[in-house]
Amino acid sequence: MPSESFGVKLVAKCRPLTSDEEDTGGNSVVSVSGDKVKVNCAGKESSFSFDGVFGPEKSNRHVYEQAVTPLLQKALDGNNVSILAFGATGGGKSHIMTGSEADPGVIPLMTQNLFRHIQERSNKEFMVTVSHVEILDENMTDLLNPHTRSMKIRQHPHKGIFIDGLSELVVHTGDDIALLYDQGTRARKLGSSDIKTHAARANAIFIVCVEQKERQSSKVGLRSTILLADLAGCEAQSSADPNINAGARGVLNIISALGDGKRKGGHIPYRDSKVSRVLQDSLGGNSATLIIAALSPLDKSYQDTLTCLQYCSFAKNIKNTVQLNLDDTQDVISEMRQDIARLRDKIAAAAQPERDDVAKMEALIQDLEIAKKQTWAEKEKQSAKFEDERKINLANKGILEWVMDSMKKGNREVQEQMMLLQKEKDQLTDKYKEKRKVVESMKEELQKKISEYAKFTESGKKSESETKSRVTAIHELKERLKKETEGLKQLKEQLFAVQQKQQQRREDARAHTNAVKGSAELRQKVEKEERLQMELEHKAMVEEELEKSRLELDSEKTEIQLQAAEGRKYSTKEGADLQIQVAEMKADKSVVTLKLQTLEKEKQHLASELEEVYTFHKEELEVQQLQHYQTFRSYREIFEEQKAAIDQRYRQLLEDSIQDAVYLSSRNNDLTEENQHLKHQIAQLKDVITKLGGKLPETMSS
Ligand SMILES: Nc1ncnc2c1ncn2[C@@H]1O[C@H](COP(=O)(O)OP(=O)(O)OP(=O)(O)O)[C@@H](O)[C@H]1O
Repeated sequence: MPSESFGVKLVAKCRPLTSDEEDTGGNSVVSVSGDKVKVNCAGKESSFSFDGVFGPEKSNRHVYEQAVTPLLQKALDGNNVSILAFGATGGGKSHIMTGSEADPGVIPLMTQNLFRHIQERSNKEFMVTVSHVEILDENMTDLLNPHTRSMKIRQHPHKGIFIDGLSELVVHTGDDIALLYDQGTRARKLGSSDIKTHAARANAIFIVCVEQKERQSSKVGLRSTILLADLAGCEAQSSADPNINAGARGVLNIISALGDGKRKGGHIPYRDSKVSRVLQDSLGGNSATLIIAALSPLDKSYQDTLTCLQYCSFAKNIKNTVQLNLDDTQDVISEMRQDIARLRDKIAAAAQPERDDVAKMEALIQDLEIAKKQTWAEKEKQSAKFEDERKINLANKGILEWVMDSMKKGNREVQEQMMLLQKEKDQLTDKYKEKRKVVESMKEELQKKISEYAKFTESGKKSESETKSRVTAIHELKERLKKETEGLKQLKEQLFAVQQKQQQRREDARAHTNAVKGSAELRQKVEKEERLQMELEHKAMVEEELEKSRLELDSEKTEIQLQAAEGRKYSTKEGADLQIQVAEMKADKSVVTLKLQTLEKEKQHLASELEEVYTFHKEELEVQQLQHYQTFRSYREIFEEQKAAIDQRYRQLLEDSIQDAVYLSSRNNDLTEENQHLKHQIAQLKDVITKLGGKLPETMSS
């Protein structure tokens, strides 16, 4: 197979200072010029050269066009390609690989362009699959299909290094990939309880396999693997915990084992960590590799930046051997079959089979099984199976974990706003209570003054000045009461506005939890709490309205009594009483209206809850149906397997009995022939004896 030596390419991208870093007085100590990165700190300058350097003003697209496009071409030509984002925590690795909507990263740009090129090659057929794995503290997570099966890193004669058990999904467009990548990236974020340390220690590896063949041609096709990695922070190796940073340390160890002149020719410790094993082809193996060093310019990160640059200077010396990967699945399968048959014969013939041969045969059978899955039809079949499984895993496991996680963390922003609103409400409530006390005592005083005035007018000892002063005092008090009541009303309105805001926030929080409700149990709990909360709020609202009406009624009554006492409006006591009754009924009406409104709201809430429960159960039913379908399918598969085994056994028995029959019949012929032969010999013997004049014994004469 044609192969060429390929020196690992290294480019550096220095990100700008973030606004937070600028606000806290951070300074830039990294500069780029020509093909050099210079780090200048405390009067000491260090310089490192690269195959390309990109300053803070350069976009991801610029880096992509300058450094990555040649590799996409290599992948389309049938070579393995790796792009590794390398650097200290916060250097901008995720930004360069994933990017943002405004500045898409290498992964979205490369995968979209891959399909553009595929469309241009109408004379060829392509099969593209993707996988996404996260390796964190030596644990691997299938990001596209979060299952719990164990996964193993293996080396295959056809596939090279691969992760056995990792889902591979067939994609047909750039948008298909974008959707899966986005979902995998989200699954990463949701799976982490502490995003910061998670990002620093986790390695995310996105793998795109491209296979191609000419249409209507029997020519062997081409195959390539594009490995895109956002590696863990390279400074993380300083931690004392041997497990925590095994990944980061593993990668640094292979870089220095391969590229540090002093360690040349030594053992390459690929097997020391899962990440280094997965990157075995990328660093020192069959892959055209580009390392993008993501650098933070911040003075505080100076030491980490230097560590990263030091390892880059080792990585520059790494030489890979890139081969053209022919898609010779059928040849590989028939070769393996022949090897297996040879070994089987050898083992069968040996009195004491060698253990090595047995192990070799077992490994070959396993490899054959994997190779058989590499046909396009089989890949489509497997992908459909993963797709089914994925739906269930995301619905059941992934979302439930996400729910638990976000329930624990809560919607922090909404919660903080709720707390502030509660504080505001408490302050307003205190003010309101105080003002109410003032209003109450003024009201009592007014009542007292009015009844004193009534007694005074009834006593008949009316003096004009006294009457005037009493009426003036009552009026003044009334005015003050009016003012205070007005103040109370304003407070009430403010309280109402706060309550409305709280209600809005609660709705926001509800929308948030609605999105995360995943399990029936959890859902019921959340809804019960919401219902109780709503009932409590409504009860409080009705009580407040009752109190408000009572207050308004009291002051209206006072007003009516005053007008009646002054004889200004009501000529009779009955008239005033009637008016009071009307006011009381109005107050009752407003309370009843509010009660009705709250009941209406509760009704609407219950109706929407019912609707949600219905939808939820419908979806659950669909998932269950899917599960049942899968169970049925797996039972059918088992049944078919058993049937095939029985058929095989039957055929074997039949074959054995036919062989036995053939053997027996041939043995029969042999015996008959032998018999004839013996008879013939006896006859000859008889003749000889007779000729010699002998007499045959009685038994032989017949
Ligand atoms: N080119 C850029 N332009 C603007 N901001 C950037 C750029 N690159 C990185 N940043 C910002 O710098 C910060 C760190 O970047 P990022 O999260 O990509 O670093 P990282 O190396 O992936 O960190 P970690 O190891 O924690 O995952 C982020 O706030 C990111 O938005």
